[in-house]
Amino acid sequence: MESGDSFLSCAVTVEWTTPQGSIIRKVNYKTGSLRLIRNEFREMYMEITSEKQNAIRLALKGINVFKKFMAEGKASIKFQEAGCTLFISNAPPTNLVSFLRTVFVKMTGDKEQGINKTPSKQSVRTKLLSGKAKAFEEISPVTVADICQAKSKISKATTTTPSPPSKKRKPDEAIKGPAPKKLYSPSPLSTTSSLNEEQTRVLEACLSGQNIFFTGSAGTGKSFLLKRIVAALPPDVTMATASTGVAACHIGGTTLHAFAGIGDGSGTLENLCERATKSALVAQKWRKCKHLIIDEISMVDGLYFEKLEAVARHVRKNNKPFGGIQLILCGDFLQLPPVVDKNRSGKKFCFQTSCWDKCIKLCFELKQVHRQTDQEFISILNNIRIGRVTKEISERLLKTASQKIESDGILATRLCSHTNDSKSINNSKLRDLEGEEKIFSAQDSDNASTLLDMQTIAPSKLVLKVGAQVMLLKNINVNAGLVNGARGVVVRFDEGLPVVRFKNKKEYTTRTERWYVKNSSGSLFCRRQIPLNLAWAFSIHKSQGLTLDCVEMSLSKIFEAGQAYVALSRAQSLDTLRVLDFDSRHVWANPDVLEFYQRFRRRLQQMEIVALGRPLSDKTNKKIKLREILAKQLNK
Ligand SMILES: Nc1ncnc2c1ncn2[C@@H]1O[C@H](COP(=O)(O)OP(=O)(O)OP(=O)(O)O)[C@@H](O)[C@H]1O
Ligand SMILES: [Mg+2]
Repeated sequence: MESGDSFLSCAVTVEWTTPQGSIIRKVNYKTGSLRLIRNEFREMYMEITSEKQNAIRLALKGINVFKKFMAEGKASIKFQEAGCTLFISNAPPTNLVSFLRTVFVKMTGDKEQGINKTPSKQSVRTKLLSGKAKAFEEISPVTVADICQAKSKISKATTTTPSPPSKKRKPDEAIKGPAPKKLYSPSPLSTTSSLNEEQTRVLEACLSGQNIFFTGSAGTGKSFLLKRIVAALPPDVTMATASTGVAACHIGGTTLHAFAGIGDGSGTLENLCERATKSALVAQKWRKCKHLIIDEISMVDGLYFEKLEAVARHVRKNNKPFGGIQLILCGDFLQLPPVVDKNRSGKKFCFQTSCWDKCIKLCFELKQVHRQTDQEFISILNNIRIGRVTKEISERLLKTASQKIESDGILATRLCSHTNDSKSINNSKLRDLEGEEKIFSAQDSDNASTLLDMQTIAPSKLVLKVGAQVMLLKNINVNAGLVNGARGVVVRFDEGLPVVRFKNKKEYTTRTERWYVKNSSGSLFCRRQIPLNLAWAFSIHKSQGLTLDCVEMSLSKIFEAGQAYVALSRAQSLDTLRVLDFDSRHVWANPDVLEFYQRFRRRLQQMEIVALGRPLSDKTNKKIKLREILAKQLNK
């Protein structure tokens, strides 16, 4: 799959209609590509091609672009002059955004063509007499000069001919006039600029089609990167999943169990294969899937993973690992492990299965921590992660027990090792508050409440009072600090809606937000709810993957390897953390995982030495390095 700013791989349907809207002709390109080209007179065209069908060229004049569903890889372009509409689907969202941006910038800035301009009679005559040979060439990449030119045209257009308020432009009508500045704004999909070097390297490797596992300590941006990877792949054939509902919600995907359609994986492999093939919906999903993404892989049961691999081969009738699906796995095995029966022996983790080495061809480790900036805290966390607690670390964490981290009536969130403890703390604290209760019930798509309960972080029923400690469940305004995990307190109700004052002193009147979830057959369901949850307490299990503002914890009831590390690493700094009873006995790492990471590191080092003879941090040779590593891996 190849895509650039003036080239897009996607599915395309072109429909020609009468002015009344009846369809005259329709052409489908299941795996087509769009290319922006110019003819010998420098007029722009969009060319639609596929291996099997003839190319269609449409002049880029007077077009309307509908781009509301760009994030899902869909858009449509109406060519008024040609009387047809082009429906784009299954386009990698990032590429779709840059492709439409190129169309916009080139059309807006074009000296000769401009937007909505039809060629004058004079120019048609000149063309006929010009004697130039018919020729098409690819459009040049967008340059800074192009963008400046387009911007100046927009500002001229908006200052000289302000549109009357009555004729308000619909938000979707993009390229008709001078309004769609949105394409310039840094959309989370439109740029990879905020990925750092190591993250970019992983993204590039994912786009090369290899099976990849990338890891890194808490807060190194694994989930952040995963969202970018999802956006860079064609949506119809990409399944974004995670081992838990909260983690799946974080990357806008579904749980691995919901995708796989083999229940909890119990039963014989034969039964599971039969189950997956018998259900047409499940089988179709497996066959359609080309890229399977799994976040929080550390919590996927190894046995279940092994069964999935075999089911994939069986359903897809393909003997390659995972039936030829590209695997992109991510997580930190030193965080929470899978929940499995205590008496079961062996293959608890995915890396302990025989199919792990068979499937995973490339590994990466992200090193730069983004969640915390304080080097002392980062170093403490790195030690805790591997179960190492020095006297200094103990003393430093014990010192946090007495510090005041509350401010402006916002209390610290207590992280509990057991879910029931967190529930009862929240209920009793709410009961203790005086004042009227307000109940917010979620509005769910029909018959989807159970699924939505499992897969969204928004509660089905939220009870609030003035003074309730709350946590924001969605990124509302990243620049204003209104992000997922931000802590606040309900200060009043305004027309029935809770007004929350956050830790950064910003007040925000919440409104109903939407959470979307796909079921096992790919249908979309929606929960509408206020983006808040009670936050006096939270379970460590549910906090995995989150960044929290102001947290306290008692670690005495810790029962899992990595649990203390997950709890501690949610905090952003030592100043916003209170550990009530730190004891080094509560901190330990699973020895199998430690051994896995030792092997993993050795393998990474070998890859570096074999491929380059020097470490990977040299910026200039980034791409060459990747190619060399890929070549080595492929030749293995
Ligand atoms: N390249 C980046 N630039 C700026 N911020 C980043 C970058 N990568 C990640 N972040 C931010 O760092 C924080 C932690 O990122 P993220 O949750 O993706 O980490 P993670 O590795 O998935 O952690 P965990 O293991 O706890 O799930 C988030 O607030 C995220 O927005
Ligand atoms: Mg994460």
